[in-house]
Amino acid sequence: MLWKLLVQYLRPHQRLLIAVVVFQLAQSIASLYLPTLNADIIDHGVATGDTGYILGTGSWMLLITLAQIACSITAVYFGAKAAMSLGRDLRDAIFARVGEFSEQEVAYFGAPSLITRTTNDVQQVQQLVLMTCTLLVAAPILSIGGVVMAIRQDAQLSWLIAVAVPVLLIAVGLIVSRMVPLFRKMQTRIDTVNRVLREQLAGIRVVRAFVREGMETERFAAANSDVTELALRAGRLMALMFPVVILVLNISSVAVIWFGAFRIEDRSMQVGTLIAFLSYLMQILMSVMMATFMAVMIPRAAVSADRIGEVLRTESSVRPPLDPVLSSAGRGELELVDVGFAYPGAEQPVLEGISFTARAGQTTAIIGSTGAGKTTLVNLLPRLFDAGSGSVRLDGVDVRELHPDLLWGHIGLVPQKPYLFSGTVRSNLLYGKPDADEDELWSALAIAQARDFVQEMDGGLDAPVSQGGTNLSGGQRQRLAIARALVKQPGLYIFDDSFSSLDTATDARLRQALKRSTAGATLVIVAQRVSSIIDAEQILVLDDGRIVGRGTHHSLLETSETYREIVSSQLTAEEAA
Ligand SMILES: Nc1ncnc2c1ncn2[C@@H]1O[C@H](COP(=O)(O)OP(=O)(O)OP(=O)(O)O)[C@@H](O)[C@H]1O
Repeated sequence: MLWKLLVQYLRPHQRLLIAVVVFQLAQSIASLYLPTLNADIIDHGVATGDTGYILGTGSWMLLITLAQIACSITAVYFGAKAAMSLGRDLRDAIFARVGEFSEQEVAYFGAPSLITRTTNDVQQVQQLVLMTCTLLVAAPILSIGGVVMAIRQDAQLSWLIAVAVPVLLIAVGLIVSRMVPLFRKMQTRIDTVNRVLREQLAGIRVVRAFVREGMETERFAAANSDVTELALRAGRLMALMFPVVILVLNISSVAVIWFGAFRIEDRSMQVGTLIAFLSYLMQILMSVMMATFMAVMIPRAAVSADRIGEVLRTESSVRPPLDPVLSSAGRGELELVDVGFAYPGAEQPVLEGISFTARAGQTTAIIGSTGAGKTTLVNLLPRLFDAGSGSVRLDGVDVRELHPDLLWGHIGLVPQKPYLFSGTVRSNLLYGKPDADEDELWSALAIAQARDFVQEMDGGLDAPVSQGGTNLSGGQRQRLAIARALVKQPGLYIFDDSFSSLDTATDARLRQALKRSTAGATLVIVAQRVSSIIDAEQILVLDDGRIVGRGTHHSLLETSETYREIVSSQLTAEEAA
């Protein structure tokens, strides 16, 4: 997967990569040339006392060094640009794919893992590209070139290279092979830290209310120390690597000097040649070390690439149609025909044989005990899930055939847990209709019974809203979410238990205002409270995933036992009548 991912996402940046190779090649050639010039200075300049030669060759060396530095910097610059662009493109691709996911795929991966995959995993792949461009590209050029140049300097000593390189390879290879499994485990442990942290932040109030801080702290500490322990083990191996490499380098240097000294003594080698040979051997060994070191990064990046690839390959279970219907009658009439649905992995269906029509200009209410399947039912309408059997139709067209933008444009959803985005009251309201003017916003707030409290907020429409709307009360959040849907003026409104946090008087006022302002639209209201739906043109009583009663409040009081039970548990006989 790593290779496929790199080929696919680096292809647009291939010009940068070609530039990296060209500049790395140039800087490696310069690196390889410098020891030979150094040897010339020693053998022909210093040994003969030829100052002119020393100055001439020295200036030439200076020039080549400057060119080498310039090439190195340019290569790293282009390499960094390619790596960062790859990271950006991968994050974009994951984000776009996750945006298509239905709740099913998000639940499968889990939000913390999706975050780790978008951030840390992408960073691993990005880092591999960066290090490859900075170190690995030059390594084969330097090591092969180094061998050629060293043999050119003195073929007799070259057996030392044949010994030192395998020794270094085996030493570093042994250490690296122990690091790889540690890095493999690292990504899943980072996932766990993210999951625990996210859960604790989201549930902080519950944690406090149940005095579970101690237990949660321990849970986090355990996840945290798991990562730390792995990182320390990898760190210890890394710490071992450098002394081992230095040891091999130093022993090799001593061997070169030792055996070189004999050859200098019998005049078959010059001092400059010995120094050049030594420099080439160091270059070769450093390149081998870098290449082996990179071998640590490749498996880690491969694990990350698999995790990224898994997200990118996952098709949403809610697929957009290949040949979408691009226009609809626009009335917002909803029809469900024999709809069934089961959550993935569940044995029992949550919904079975659901058929009803929600007409434009009318309110269809869904009531039922907790867990009856009300939220599941309304989630099928905007295709948060797709019906397992039967068909959900909007204005006569199956929602699976409608263009998603057309479908979602028609629906104003107020979810059970209203979510507000960080920003301001205004930015949240404009979410549904970005070009709505101030009057439209205030009128939506007035209908949602939110005008008064927004006016009292510091900044009014521009008052800050924190992530998730946590600086507002549950009821305020619900009313802003209702206003957000109203600003959009869709054909079909879905209120999923949206009035539960409101007091009965506000609930009544809101429903009256809603009825006036949404005339012509289709309203689907899920409610726990009978008083919220008493005036609905059609009430569906849901029990255990089936419709067990339908009609108006008064007709249901006569025909549905389940409805009577719900009513009698909530209303006095007088209210019910
Ligand atoms: N994502 C899910 N995966 C598996 N099962 C689920 C999922 N969401 C809900 N369920 C199950 O489906 C059933 C119906 O849940 P649903 O949320 O639709 O009920 P509800 O009528 O809206 O309940 P409430 O009034 O408490 O909100 C429940 O038994 C629940 O356990």
